[in-house]
Amino acid sequence: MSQTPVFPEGFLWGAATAAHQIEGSPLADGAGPSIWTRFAHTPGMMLNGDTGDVACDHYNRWREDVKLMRELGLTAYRFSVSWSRILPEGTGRVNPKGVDFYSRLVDALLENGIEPLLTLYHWDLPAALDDRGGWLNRDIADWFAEYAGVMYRALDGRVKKWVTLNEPWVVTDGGYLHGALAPGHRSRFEAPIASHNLMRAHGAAVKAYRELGKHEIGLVVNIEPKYPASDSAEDQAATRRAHAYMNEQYLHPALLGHYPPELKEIFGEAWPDWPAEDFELIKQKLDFVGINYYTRNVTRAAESYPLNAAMVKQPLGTYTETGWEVFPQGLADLLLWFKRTYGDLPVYITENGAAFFDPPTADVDPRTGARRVRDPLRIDYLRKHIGAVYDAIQAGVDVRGYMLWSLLDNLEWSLGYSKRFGMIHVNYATQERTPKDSARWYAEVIRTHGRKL
Ligand SMILES: OC[C@@H]1[C@@H](O)[C@H](O)[C@@H](O)c2[nH]c(CCc3ccccc3)c[n+]21
Repeated sequence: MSQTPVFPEGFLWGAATAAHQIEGSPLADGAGPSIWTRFAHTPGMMLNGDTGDVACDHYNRWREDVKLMRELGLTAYRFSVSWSRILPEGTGRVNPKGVDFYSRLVDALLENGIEPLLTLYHWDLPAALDDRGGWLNRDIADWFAEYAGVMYRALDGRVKKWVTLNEPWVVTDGGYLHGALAPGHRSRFEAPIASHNLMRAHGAAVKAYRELGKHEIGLVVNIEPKYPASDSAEDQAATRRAHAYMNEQYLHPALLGHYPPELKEIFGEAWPDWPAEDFELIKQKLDFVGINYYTRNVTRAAESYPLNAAMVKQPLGTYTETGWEVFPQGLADLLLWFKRTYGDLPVYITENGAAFFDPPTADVDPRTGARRVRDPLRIDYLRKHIGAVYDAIQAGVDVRGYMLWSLLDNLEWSLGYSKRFGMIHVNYATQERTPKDSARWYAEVIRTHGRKL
């Protein structure tokens, strides 16, 4: 970073969460089960048998959590809505108590000067729709647009920044190709179909927004810069495949109206010839794109399924608890790639953060009783990545905000509660919240608008 950073006027400083990871009470007040309620209660799927039944009990403690956001000075908060709280069967009957929960949360955010950024789908598909084929059924584009319409009518105006999907790549790669995430399928043939229907659903929801909404809507993707391990032709080709598979597979159809050619090469006979009209639905004008950045990937050719590529661990790299290399330069490189490839569309960093070891309980000062959680590695990670965002802005990328992952320690999907990403510590035995040192540091960054990085 060349000078004391000052971020653009109106830059949003926030934090991000997702419904199933923090709320708990998955079946309260008429909510229907999601595929994650089912997956978590399927023996062997979750580390330590952890489930989202309680999580951070945010469904009951949301007032306290909004108060904590205000105390930190957040100007935005990214959260997701649980589809099966709103439509217990996925379509048809609306559950008013489900809508009320999010309506009250949004009002509390607005009362505290915090802009809501609402994600319609963060992986928790209603189980009733999975029973009807879920993301493998082309009808899901209509089911998702119906659900989106219920939320637009209920909240548009109070919510002015909408996100259709969180990370279609993870939904497909984790849920349909490798099976590590709900609904736990392992099929080279299902993955492209799920991917394509996710993008059709995205398009249908954006189209519905243009008829019902008056503000902004976008897509959130997880992307990682891929660097070749050597300049050998094999490593370069493997890197090209890995880049297309993660970074272009969703942004290309959404923004350019076609898939990168490498996908046919990767999936071969499992890659269908899609109908041209599907791309007219998928390629809807977006107001912004959300980028979730965590790490980079040094890539070499390898025998692997389906990419024939593998990640190369860096000997001098620092790694987080989830095994991801700390590489802030990758965020700046990625933002410049985005601008070069897709133009000047506004971008939000909708997730960035790290899991480092934090203790299950906070330290308590014997004299004052004050609780504290020291997390210097997380502060170092955040400082460097927010610095990379500043550098990209200076280089001309239109970044409008930064949402730290995550507000709270929470359910890290099939890794359960073993990984702590929060800037606020959660004692899961007592549900006690303790802002970590990184939260206090971030509050200063926000107060000084980025000067005190
Ligand atoms: O893993 C930390 C967070 C999750 O808790 C969020 O729900 C999810 O949006 C999210 N995406 C990523 C990057 C993509 C990824 C997800 C899961 C596993 C590996 C990579 C990291 N995270």
